[in-house]
Amino acid sequence: MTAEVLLELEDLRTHFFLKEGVVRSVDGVSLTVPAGKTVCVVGESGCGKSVTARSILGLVDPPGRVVDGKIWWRRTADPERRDRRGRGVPADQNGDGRIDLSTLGPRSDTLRDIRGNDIAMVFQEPMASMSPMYTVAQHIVEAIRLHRRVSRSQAREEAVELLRRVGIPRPEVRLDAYPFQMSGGMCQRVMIAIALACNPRLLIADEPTTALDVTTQARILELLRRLQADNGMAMLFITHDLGVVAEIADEVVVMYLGTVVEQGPVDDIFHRPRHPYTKALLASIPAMGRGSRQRMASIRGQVPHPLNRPSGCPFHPRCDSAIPGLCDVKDPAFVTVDSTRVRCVLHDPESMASANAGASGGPGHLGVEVSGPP
Ligand SMILES: Nc1ncnc2c1ncn2[C@@H]1O[C@H](COP(=O)(O)OP(=O)(O)OP(=O)(O)O)[C@@H](O)[C@H]1O
Repeated sequence: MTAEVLLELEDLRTHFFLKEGVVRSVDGVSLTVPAGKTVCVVGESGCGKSVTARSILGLVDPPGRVVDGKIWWRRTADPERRDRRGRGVPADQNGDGRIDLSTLGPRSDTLRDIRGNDIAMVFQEPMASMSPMYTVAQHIVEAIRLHRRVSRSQAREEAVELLRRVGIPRPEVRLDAYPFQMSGGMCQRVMIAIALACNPRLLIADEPTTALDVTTQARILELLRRLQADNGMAMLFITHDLGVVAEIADEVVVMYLGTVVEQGPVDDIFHRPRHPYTKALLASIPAMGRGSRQRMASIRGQVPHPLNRPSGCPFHPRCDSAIPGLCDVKDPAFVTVDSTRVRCVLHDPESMASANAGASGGPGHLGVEVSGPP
C-alpha cells in the first residue's frame, strides 16, 4: 500500500531579488514526502536545498520570496485542536484536507500553528539556533507552551522526559544548563528535543549532522532513526553526504541548480542511477577499501552561480554525455523510468527521436539511442 502524501511541492520557485539581478535559487522544484518516510535531498553546495526547506516553512527572508508554485500540506483533521489562545485551528483551505502553505504569510496564525505543531525543523548549527541567554529548560518549555496550553511545571516535566528520549544523561540537571555549557552533539540533541516537543508529523532536518564529528554524527542519525520508528514521523533530510543518504533514506531527491533532476527509491538511485549528475555524485563517494593512491572521481567543473544559468539542461556544461545541439538547447521535461523520475533527454524517447530526425542526415543521423537499463 502506498503511504499517504504529507507534503507535495509543485513547481516551487523561490527567487532573491538583488541589485545584480534575480537569483533563481529554487526554480521549479517538485517533490513529495509520504507519511512516515524519509526523503533525502542531495546535491552539491548551492543547488538550492536549504532555500527549498526554508520556503516550506515561510522562513525565506527578503530580498528572497516564493514567487510561484504550490506547497501542499496535508493537515490533521483534529476538531479538538486549539492553539494557545484557545482558538480552533482551521483544518484545511479547500475541503480536500490540504493547505497550500505558499499562500500563507510568514506571520499568519495558521503557518505558526503548523510550524512546530505539524512540521518542525532542525538546522546545521545547533548553537546558532539557541539563544545563549536562555537555559535548555527555558528553550524547551517555551517551545511546548507556544503551542499547547500546559502549566510551566507540567512543561518542565515534559522537557525532562524529552531530554531523556534524545539520550541526554541526567536530564534534570542538564535542563538548567546554558547552550554554551554543552558540546555541539548535546546541543543538537536539545534542538531535536525541541523539534519533537509537539510530536510533529514531519521533521525537516537541514544538514543536522554536518557540524559534528563522525562519532557524534552516527549517534544523532541513529537517534533520528529510532525516534522516527517510535513516532512514525516523516523526515525531509537535507545533506550533501551520500553516506548519510544510504543509511537513512527511503526516497532520494537529487537537486542541481535549483531544480530536481532525479527522484526515486534509495535502492534505485544507488544501484540504477539514470541522470548523469546522479551518476557523477555517486562516483565521487570515497569507496571502502579504495587504495589511498587511487584518486576519487570528482565532478568536472563547478556548479554555476544561479545568475549565470546555462541554457538548456542546467548540467550540460559539466556532463560527459551531453549532446551538442540538444542538451544545450532543450530544458528537459521529467520522464518516468521504472520507479524513478528523471529529467534528462537521454531517457526521453520523444526528445531523442526528434533529435535524430531533426538532424540534417535524417533519422538516425545523431546515432544516439535512448539509454536503457544498465
Ligand atoms: N539570502 C540570499 N541572497 C542571495 N542569494 C542567496 C541567498 N540565500 C541563498 N542564496 C543563493 O541561492 C542558491 C541556493 O542556496 P542554498 O543555500 O539553498 O544551497 P544549498 O544547496 O543548501 O547549499 P549548501 O549545501 O552549501 O547549504 C545559492 O546560489 C545561494 O548563493
